[in-house]
Amino acid sequence: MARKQNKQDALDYHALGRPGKIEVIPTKNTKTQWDLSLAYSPGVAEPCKEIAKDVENVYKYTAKGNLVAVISNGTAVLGLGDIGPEAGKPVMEGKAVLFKIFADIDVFDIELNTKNVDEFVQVVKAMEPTFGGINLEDIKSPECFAIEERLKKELRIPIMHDDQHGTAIISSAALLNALELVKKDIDKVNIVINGAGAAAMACVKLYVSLGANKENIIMFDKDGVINTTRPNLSDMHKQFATTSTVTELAEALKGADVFVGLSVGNVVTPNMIKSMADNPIVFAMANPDPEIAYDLAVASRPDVIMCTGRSDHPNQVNNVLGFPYIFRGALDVRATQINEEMKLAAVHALAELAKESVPDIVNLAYNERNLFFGPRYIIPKPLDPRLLSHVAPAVAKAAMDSGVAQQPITDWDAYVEVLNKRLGLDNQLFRVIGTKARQDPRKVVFAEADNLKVLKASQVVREEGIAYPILLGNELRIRNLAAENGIELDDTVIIDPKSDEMSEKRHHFGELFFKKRQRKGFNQYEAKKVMRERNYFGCMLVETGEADALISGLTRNYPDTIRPALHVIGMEPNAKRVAGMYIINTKRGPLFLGDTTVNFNPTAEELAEITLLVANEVRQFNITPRIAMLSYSSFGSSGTAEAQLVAKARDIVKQKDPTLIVDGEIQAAMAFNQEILKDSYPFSELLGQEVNTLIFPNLAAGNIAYNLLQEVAGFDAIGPVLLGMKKPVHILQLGSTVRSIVNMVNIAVVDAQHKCCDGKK
Ligand SMILES: NC(=O)C1=CN([C@@H]2O[C@H](COP(=O)(O)OP(=O)(O)OC[C@H]3O[C@@H](n4cnc5c(N)ncnc54)[C@H](OP(=O)(O)O)[C@@H]3O)[C@@H](O)[C@H]2O)C=CC1
Ligand SMILES: CC(=O)C(=O)O
Ligand SMILES: [Mg+2]
Repeated sequence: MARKQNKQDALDYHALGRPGKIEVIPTKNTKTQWDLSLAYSPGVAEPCKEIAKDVENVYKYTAKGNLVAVISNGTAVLGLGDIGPEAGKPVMEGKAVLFKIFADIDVFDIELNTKNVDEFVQVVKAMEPTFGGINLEDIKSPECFAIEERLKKELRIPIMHDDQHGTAIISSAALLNALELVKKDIDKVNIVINGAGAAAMACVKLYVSLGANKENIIMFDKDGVINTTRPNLSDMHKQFATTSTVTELAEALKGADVFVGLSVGNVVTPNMIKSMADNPIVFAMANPDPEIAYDLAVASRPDVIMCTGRSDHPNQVNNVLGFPYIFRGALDVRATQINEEMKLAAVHALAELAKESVPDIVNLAYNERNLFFGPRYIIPKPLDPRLLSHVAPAVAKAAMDSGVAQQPITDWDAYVEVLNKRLGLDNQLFRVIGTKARQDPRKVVFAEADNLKVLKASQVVREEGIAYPILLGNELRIRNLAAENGIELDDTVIIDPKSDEMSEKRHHFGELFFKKRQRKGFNQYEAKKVMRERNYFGCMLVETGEADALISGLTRNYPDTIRPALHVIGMEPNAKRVAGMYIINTKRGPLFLGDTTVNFNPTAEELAEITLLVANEVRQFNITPRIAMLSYSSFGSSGTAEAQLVAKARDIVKQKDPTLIVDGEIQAAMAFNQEILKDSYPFSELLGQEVNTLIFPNLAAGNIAYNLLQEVAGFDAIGPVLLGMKKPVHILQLGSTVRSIVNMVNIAVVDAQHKCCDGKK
């Protein structure tokens, strides 16, 4: 298990190296005198003049549109209280980091040395020209209410007090989902709220607007219960003052359905949780220490749905799930405010996202095997990359529908693409393949369906409409595994090739197979016997057209999986060999690499065949292959036989397909460096071309390259895509992730769509 973090870890994290955790980085070239004259005087005067003519141009020529101020006076920093503006700065810098990494929004954190509402408002108002939005943070109540209200009236940019509305949005999404799980109605549940400050008041208001009944709510602050007999209540508190005679928190919690803590740590005891109604919902959201520790609450009530504001337990109900995406959506339509409609849109987008299958990358990030909607997962995880593309568009759309957007979005697909690019998730090729697969989903056999990753991938492809899975394996085992992991099998086909029901089919497949292989090493008995093996049986399903593609190999070595495929299905009529290709997702686009998995030391003729196979596959993705045939030598710079072999292979390729853009032998660096190419090898076909396909001289080089790109450079690698087979069979690498299996299914389906065009369909 990972070591627990301690105080020193936190201090070192902030102090070591450059103090703090943020810096400002230029976004334009600043290397030369030329650049500097543009960035600053004299060039900078031009955008100044344009903005002076029309102030809206500030969004065109400056960072304003993507710049948010996180502003605090340090009076309610987390649950630490009024610790002052400087002491609050690490939190504000932290928020800046979260804005950037989750939504690519730039932030200046601003800590103000004032507790005076007028002064605060005046200062922030004066800063409006700089920022596209204002996130107020950790300002204590009641001042925060007046500050936000006045700024909302007086500014024309979106403004949100995160502790109020961020918290209200996230906890409302969590509440809706928790209630759904325990099958209780929001208008009937008893809700006890500890804390009546910024966060608590915004939460209670939003819960009521979602249907909670004021009569069923009891609130407490430092001085006890907020009831109608209490003197000097503010108007806001009066609205939620209870008529009940309860005075103590412990009393109020007896039989309560929901506890919401937005106060301070450790004020709730296990006995209080024990006294709550069946399936109690507990949101202990005080930071850094919740009102009751996660483990204590769970130990006292096994039926509890327990949430905290912390990241080290399940169900983190924290406003980090909201502010980056709410501001992203608001900035992108240049909303003049963040209104109720936008907040509700965020609530529903978050609540819905929690019910979708969880991507592998999220399980990986949280060291979970299989997160799924249930008591331990009622709300998305903060590291879920889908948050941006789900919440921001919902908020932007609500801004448009409610009439506060100044710059409407018209192409939502393009917008989502831009959002994904912001996170460096530009997986365009796979989106294209995914869309293509979904247009005509095919039956895909999963030969290792009793493996959790395979089973999860089969669920994802079914849910996403990519394929109709056929699961091979022991039915009971598969069903048990699915049940243990919350995987719905619905009407998914499960076939156990070893079962008695399949004996007739085994016999039939065995006979067909024997006809194919009788003079190639299989006797009749063996041909029938191998049909008990899932890879043979699965391949026969594909061969006979009962299925369209097969995915296997996650748990067995490559040769053991490829052999049945070659025996049963075989190669394309014109292919002389099969080859393996990897696709690497880089920021410059996809890179296709071959051969990475099948042919060890090809001859020039064989290397040419591999190149043609890869080129053909790249074209299948509607991409023009621009091929570099790699070596340690460029255009004869080394006269070794190895280098010459590549040059000869290139000649053969050119003879067979003169239209292909292909050159070599060439060193990898040269293939990507247009300047050197222009100076030294201006004759090259690769001049002016962005190389997207790399052919390696042998398997060792190809295999090492993709592994390095994946592990050291951190690129997503998808493959190996098996080329040259008559029908789509794809063999996974040992240990592939669920996402990479899903990607392989996408490829298999698209492959099946192509291969069947002249045949079955
Ligand atoms: N998980 C999340 O996303 C978020 C969590 N929070 C947490 O919520 C808490 C409150 O934050 P915020 O609303 O901004 O701060 P405020 O200062 O505005 O409010 C604090 C509230 O807690 C009350 N309180 C303090 N001690 C007790 C106690 N022993 N029993 C009952 N009530 C008490 C205060 O009472 P009084 O009014 O009498 O002083 C006040 O009403 C913090 O711990 C913060 O970390 C906040 C925002 C987001
Ligand atoms: C999460 C947060 O904003 C707080 O605890 O104040
Ligand atoms: Mg806060």
